[in-house]
Amino acid sequence: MCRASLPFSATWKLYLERNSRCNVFRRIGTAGSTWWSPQCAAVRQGIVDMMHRALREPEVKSVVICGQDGKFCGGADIREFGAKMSGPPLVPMIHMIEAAAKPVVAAIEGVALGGGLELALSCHYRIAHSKARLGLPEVTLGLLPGAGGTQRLPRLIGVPAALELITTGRHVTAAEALQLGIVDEVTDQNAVDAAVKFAQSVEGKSLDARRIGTFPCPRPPDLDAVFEKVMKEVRRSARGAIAPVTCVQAVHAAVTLPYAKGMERERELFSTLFTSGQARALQYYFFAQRAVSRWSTPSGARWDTSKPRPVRKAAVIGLGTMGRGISVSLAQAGFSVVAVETQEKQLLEAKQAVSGMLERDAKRRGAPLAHGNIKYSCSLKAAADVDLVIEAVFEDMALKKAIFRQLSAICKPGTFLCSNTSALDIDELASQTQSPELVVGMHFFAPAHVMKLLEVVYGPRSSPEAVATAMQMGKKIGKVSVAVGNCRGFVGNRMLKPYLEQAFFLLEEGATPEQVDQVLEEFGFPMGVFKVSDLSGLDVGWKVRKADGLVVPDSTGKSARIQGGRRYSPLGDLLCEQGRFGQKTGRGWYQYDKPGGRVAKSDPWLHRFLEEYRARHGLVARRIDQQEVLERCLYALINEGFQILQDGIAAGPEDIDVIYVLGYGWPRHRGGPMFFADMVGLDKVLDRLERYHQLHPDVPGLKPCSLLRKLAAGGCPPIHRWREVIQKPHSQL
Ligand SMILES: CCCCCCCC(=O)CC(=O)SCCNC(=O)CCNC(=O)[C@H](O)C(C)(C)COP(=O)(O)OP(=O)(O)OC[C@H]1O[C@@H](n2cnc3c(N)ncnc32)[C@H](O)[C@@H]1OP(=O)(O)O
Ligand SMILES: NC(=O)C1=CN([C@@H]2O[C@H](COP(=O)(O)OP(=O)(O)OC[C@H]3O[C@@H](n4cnc5c(N)ncnc54)[C@H](O)[C@@H]3O)[C@@H](O)[C@H]2O)C=CC1
Repeated sequence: MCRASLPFSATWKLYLERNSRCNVFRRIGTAGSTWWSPQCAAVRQGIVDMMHRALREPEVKSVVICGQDGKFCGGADIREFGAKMSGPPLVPMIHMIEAAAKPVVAAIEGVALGGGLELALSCHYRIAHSKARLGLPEVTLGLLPGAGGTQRLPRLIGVPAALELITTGRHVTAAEALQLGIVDEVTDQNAVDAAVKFAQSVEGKSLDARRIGTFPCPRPPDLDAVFEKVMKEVRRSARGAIAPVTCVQAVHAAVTLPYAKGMERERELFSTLFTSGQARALQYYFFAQRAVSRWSTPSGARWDTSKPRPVRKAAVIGLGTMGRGISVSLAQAGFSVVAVETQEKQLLEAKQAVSGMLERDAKRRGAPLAHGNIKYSCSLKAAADVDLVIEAVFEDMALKKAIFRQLSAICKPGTFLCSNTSALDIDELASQTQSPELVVGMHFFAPAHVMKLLEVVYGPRSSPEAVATAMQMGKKIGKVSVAVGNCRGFVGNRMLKPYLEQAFFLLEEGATPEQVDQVLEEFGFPMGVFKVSDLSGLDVGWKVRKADGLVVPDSTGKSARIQGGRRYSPLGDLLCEQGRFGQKTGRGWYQYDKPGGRVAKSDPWLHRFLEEYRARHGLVARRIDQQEVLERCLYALINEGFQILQDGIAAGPEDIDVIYVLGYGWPRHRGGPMFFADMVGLDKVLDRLERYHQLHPDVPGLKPCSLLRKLAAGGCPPIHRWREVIQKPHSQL
């Protein structure tokens, strides 16, 4: 028996067990975490050497490959993808294992992902620990499984199941892997011991039926129809991402070509993806999503020096759209929740809605109900003994201030007071309390129990402990938390403003909502800006604009198109005056079959309205091309992103990108707005903004931000170097 231990992370080691009956391991190599890095070359070399020795030495009858520290293998080191590969290549190594004349068993503990699972698939048997997770997540990195995964998995588990796993990158549990036929046995005991026992039990048996590469690939009778259907579905959900589509092509090759030819095709397709901008974007995003947990603030507070306080019991004040979802998230994560509404009627409605959401979710996940954790009340006093409060009442500063004053008097000392406000000043809320250092924003996104993003907003007086506690709370409820500074709209909604503004201006100049939405959807957004506005309700922005004093008719009775020297479009206000609030009223930028209808249809009324509007204001409609639509909407948003970086509201471009991908539907395969700007070229973005600003001097949002100028003047450094250029503003805290 020979045993090779595979590394997962940090430093790992290769061991050779000379004799299965003695527990003495001899170290034969030390390596980095995965295949690609120079150290990983040593790992591959170690596996190759070990296999040669195992095959050569007559006393070795079987081989078990396992990981170190309870992890089989997480696949390639993504950071090393750009590096030149050295050492034995992966594919021949995998072929050599599969061709071995002695049984090779993979002992899968922890994870077998990507190249790790491909290695396991080359083994003759796979034994998994019950807690292990397996998958081919390459598609999420803009790649396809390039070491035979697209050729072996369909041969092992059939085409439909393989297509589903490869095109989504979904991880499966050991139990599901067993059901699918990916693993041969699952154990609750030590998987390596189980694999050793298993290996001994199959020593000497024929391996002819165990080499997946030799299996015929099952061919669905209606092959063309199956692939046509899958391709259509994958193209629709990929929204322009090329990797899922390419994965389908690779699996198609497994079905239609002999194994060796299929492997060649897989390699060709892999190479196309490997050098694509989308792969770069997705790999950047992989690290960005992890980087945001290492937060810092301009005052010097940091994730590694700020200690969160434990939270066991939390209160949610206001059980409308957001409060209900937040309560569900908290209850599901095991927090005791106190849920507060104004009156019995609202409380009862909310209770029913929350129970329904919890039941549906528990059913979907096959998890137990989390009902018992929520106590409902009509009195703020019920929050007296909680550790943290999340306020989610109407977006009304006076109301929120009154609630924060009351909470400050009611809650036990040290209770963190958080607001789910979308845009209001956290500091103003903090100023109502006796302990402003305990106040932070916790800005969830609708539906709050589904959306993964949480903006944690630190005010000038928020303590590092309060930020750390909110960040940790977000993590516990399964969110990706991003710490951001306090300003109107924080990061996400602040950047949305110039984007929406450009969309309105484009309508004034001759575009239609359908045209603008189509361009944005082709870019990869799930919905264009006008469809999203109809979905969220046009009245929401109208209320805000009214509160800001923007909705005022000018002296001629026409709605003002210049406000405070800046161009302003009253189009949204005019629609609201007509009672067109979007989906909820069945009319908005589009028409719907009924109030609450979901399918947007072009509305001739709206087109006439736009024509009349232009005529009234002496505007002549012109033909606007796709490029202009895209550039004006996106570059205005990106420009605001640079301003946010310059103001120190976001610590780095990764924070903005994660917020936009997780909260606003920015296509992940385009990395996020700031990564997109880097891909396009900062000098080009600057040039286009300058041009648009010249044409529209009364639109400050198009005036290039000085940070963008500075980066462009500095030779457009790559995105990972921007932080060096961003001058930290004087501490806002
Ligand atoms: C023609 C030749 C063709 C040859 C083709 C072969 C090429 C291949 O071989 C293809 C591949 O494998 S692609 C890689 C596939 N593997 C993955 O995508 C796994 C990604 N990682 C995960 O899912 C989770 O980290 C995981 C589930 C593993 C662990 O989750 P946790 O929540 O426990 O930990 P994280 O916080 O996510 O990660 C801990 C630290 O490790 C870093 N990291 C994770 N996976 C990495 C990876 N694969 N490469 C590089 N770094 C990686 C992660 O960034 C984090 O670092 P810090 O943020 O610095 O702590
Ligand atoms: N709806 C959305 O998409 C998002 C909203 N937000 C923010 O979340 C907050 C809540 O928004 P929604 O849930 O949409 O509003 P909503 O109107 O659906 O719900 C607000 C709830 O607060 C209750 N309420 C009012 N005064 C109260 C009081 N004194 N005590 C207890 N409950 C009280 C109301 O009865 C109502 O049920 C707002 O600040 C909003 O800006 C944040 C992110 C997204």
